[in-house]
Amino acid sequence: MLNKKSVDDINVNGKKVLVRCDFNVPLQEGKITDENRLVAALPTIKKLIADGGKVILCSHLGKPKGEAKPELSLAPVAVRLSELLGQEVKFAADPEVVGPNAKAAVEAMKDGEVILLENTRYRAEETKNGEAFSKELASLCDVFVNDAFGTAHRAHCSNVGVTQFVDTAVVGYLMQKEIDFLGNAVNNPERPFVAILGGAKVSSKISVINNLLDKVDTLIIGGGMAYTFSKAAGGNIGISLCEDDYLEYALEMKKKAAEKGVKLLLPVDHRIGDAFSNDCNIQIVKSGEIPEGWEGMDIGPETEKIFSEAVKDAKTVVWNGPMGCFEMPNFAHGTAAVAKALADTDATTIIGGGDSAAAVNILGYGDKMTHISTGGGASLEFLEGKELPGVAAANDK
Ligand SMILES: Nc1ncnc2c1ncn2[C@@H]1O[C@H](COP(=O)(O)OP(=O)(O)O)[C@@H](O)[C@H]1O
Ligand SMILES: O=C(OP(=O)(O)O)[C@H](O)COP(=O)(O)O
Repeated sequence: MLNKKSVDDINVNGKKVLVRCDFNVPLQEGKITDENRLVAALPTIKKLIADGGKVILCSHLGKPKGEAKPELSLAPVAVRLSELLGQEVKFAADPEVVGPNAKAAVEAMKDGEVILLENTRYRAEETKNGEAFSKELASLCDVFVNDAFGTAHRAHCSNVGVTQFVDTAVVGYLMQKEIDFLGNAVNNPERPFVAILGGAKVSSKISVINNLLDKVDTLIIGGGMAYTFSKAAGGNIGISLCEDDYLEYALEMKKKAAEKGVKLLLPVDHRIGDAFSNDCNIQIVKSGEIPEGWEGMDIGPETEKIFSEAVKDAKTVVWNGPMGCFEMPNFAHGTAAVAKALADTDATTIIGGGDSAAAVNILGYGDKMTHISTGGGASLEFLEGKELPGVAAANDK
């Protein structure tokens, strides 16, 4: 259980509450293309409204790097949030974020009203966790709530710096839910506990592999990461992704798994292509037998069976990273098979954010998973066993 004060431990009636959310949503021509992060923020916002707080929302969007870039304004988020909430969310348009417009808008608020500040990254100090902007944000409110799990691995003004200048800094429901699911899964899992890792690079997931080997019963490695393991074992991998600097590391991880009695499952076959494109020529070959000029793009059908079988009797499954180049339909089979296997188990299934969450949703299995995290980088750092600065900064219980 997260040992931090939450919105349930405070009384915000008549108070100004600054709520840090992660509204960093994908936008295409001003339209929000995935609103999961907005929907996930609603429970905390509704609770604060119901308690009679003056609710001041803030977030970053993209990387404007200290410039007030109009295409990265949070204005479209205010519009969609109003619809989702069934109540107006006023947008405090202000290039300084906490400038005269925002201050006036906050002063005019009545209890139960909601406003959204402009993109916090319009200010260059935000990502440097600077004191001046942290103080400006704190000056707007009586109480600070951090509900931005997706940003919890960053130490910025609006989620960490601000907490130094307010008396009360608590976490919201989304933050609590994310940490409870991920924390329980990793530290107190119902067994068998299976972790599935995929994606492109071993180097980006070294600490995750190492940390999970101390905790899981089975570790499954697919995706582009698998070829470094295959080459390390003497296999031919053609022009598949490989990180030659990590061959030794791959062997060490195999050794660690054996010493710990952890079942480490790697692909036994692959779907390979003669070009990095959906329409290339495709073959299915055994692992370690990829011809020159060909590239491993997905796990093969035999591997799909083995991986699916391995999660069948699991009681907890954590999944981070696709099994292949799932963006190309011809190489989405492995990711789809694993998603289906997870959907079919009665295990607690937790999907790390980013690509895996997108894949599960695109493939239509979203509502079959126990928990899909709103954080990519944040969930990965949590799985690595790191302390998240955004969580650490909140008041202890
Ligand atoms: N066999 C593969 N070859 C090349 N890219 C792959 C392969 N398998 C998965 N990927 C790619 O990995 C990307 C996801 O990587 P991600 O989960 O962000 O992890 P990482 O941090 O390891 O790069 C996806 O875009 C997917 O297409
Ligand atoms: O979308 C985010 O990260 P994610 O893509 O790793 O989930 C967060 O909003 C953090 O954004 P940042 O990586 O620009 O600091």
